[in-house]
Amino acid sequence: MLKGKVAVVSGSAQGLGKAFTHILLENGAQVAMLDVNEEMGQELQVQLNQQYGSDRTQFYKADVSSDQQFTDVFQKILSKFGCIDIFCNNAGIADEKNWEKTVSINLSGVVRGTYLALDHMKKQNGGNGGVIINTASLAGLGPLPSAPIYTATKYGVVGFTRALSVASQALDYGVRINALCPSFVRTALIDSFKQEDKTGQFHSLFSITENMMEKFPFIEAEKVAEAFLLLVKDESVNGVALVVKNEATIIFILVLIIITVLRTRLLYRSRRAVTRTRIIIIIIIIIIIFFILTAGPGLAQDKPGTLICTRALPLGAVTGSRCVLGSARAQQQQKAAGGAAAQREHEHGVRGETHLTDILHAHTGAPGARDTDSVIQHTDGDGTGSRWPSTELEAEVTSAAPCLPNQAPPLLTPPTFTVIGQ
Ligand SMILES: NC(=O)C1=CN([C@@H]2O[C@H](COP(=O)(O)OP(=O)(O)OC[C@H]3O[C@@H](n4cnc5c(N)ncnc54)[C@H](O)[C@@H]3O)[C@@H](O)[C@H]2O)C=CC1
Ligand SMILES: CCCCCC(=O)/C=C/C=C\C=C\C=C\[C@@H](O)[C@@H](O)CCCC(=O)O
Repeated sequence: MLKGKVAVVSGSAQGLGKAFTHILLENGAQVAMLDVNEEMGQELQVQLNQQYGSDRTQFYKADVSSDQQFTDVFQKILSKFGCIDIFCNNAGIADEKNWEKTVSINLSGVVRGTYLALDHMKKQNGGNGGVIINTASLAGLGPLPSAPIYTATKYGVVGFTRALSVASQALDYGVRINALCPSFVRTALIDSFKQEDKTGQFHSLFSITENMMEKFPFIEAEKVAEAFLLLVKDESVNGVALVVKNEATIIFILVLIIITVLRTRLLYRSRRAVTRTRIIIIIIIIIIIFFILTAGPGLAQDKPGTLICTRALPLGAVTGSRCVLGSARAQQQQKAAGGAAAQREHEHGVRGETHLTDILHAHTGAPGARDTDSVIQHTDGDGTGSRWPSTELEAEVTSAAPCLPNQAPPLLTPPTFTVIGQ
């Protein structure tokens, strides 16, 4: 539960920001919504008041690319709510023609919001600590050829977030900073990007982006919001670029099985009657067998330090599962998975790639770490390892009263990072 917590979400009038706002409210937080679209923002405010009560949300019109507006609205939020514990820089656009605007919103706006939040949250300024989550994109980890500027802004958000997370840790700010990297989600941003006045000189390459939409089928905003909540709640996670994506493989295999079986039915029709019911039963058995083979709660280790979750999701989902990065539960299961690496991870709190729901995988970044699925082992300055404290996802994250200090992880002395398990 996030009861007593105050969250700020930019770009929350629709799309992913709206989904983040809902999941925060469902988990007990109060939410200050920022958006440049006043009409949509006010409309949403009315809906949320009816759904969650009038004291839970407040909409503020603000343009994140304007230093004056962002600073002013930040002060208004502090005046009303008293403090800020969770800050999500989510506002973003995709406009390759007006590329300066894209940079000023997607990158400068994120930097501005992050620094405003950090200045308020850090312990050195009397803050309570907390968590900052920046919405990047899968395009921040791999290019979208038809959108080089958008790609650049998202790479910038990932790099900025990772660098600042280490700085925050090293300077003992008490603030976690993570990036969220979703692939395609059906929102207004995607719809707008099909127009030539947005794709600009690379409009002819939009077919490449469409091909990528085949490779990374659309995900629901609610799925991304679940990953967002992981980053909010798991106090052992800092400096992560959490990927949320579907991959067509599993669904494709299932469709292939069904088509093959149905074709087989046609083949046998002339030799012997196979009832439709029997065919359907065969298909259902195949699907059940598939999920049993990939099911099984918990973690398995694919290579030293790398955690792969094996629990399958309900039918129609994609492999992967819901494991919590760095959680005590994950570490116990990981330890149970045996192996020196597990022991080492248990001792040192090494965080690795963990496949989460809908194939989320975390690129844990650290100075010098290549952007691969790797495992970061952190050790204290004196070379001894110590575990990043972790919190069960379901556990109470904070005290009930508003604006009380976050249970910030006991921050380590400036860690040194070594990358293992490339
Ligand atoms: N839709 C997708 O496939 C993906 C989106 N993202 C990112 O997710 C974030 C949210 O995007 P969506 O929800 O898809 O888009 P959306 O267009 O549905 O929502 C974006 C919201 O941000 C607001 N906004 C735009 N410029 C603003 C500004 N200057 N100041 C304040 N608010 C502003 C808009 O009014 C809108 O309400 C963006 O950063 C986007 O780059 C990342 C990966 C995938
Ligand atoms: C310009 C339109 C933006 C639409 C919103 C958005 O951000 C969508 C991004 C979706 C997917 C990006 C995919 C990039 C794919 C490749 O570059 C691939 O190599 C990246 C693989 C990275 C990984 O860790 O899997």
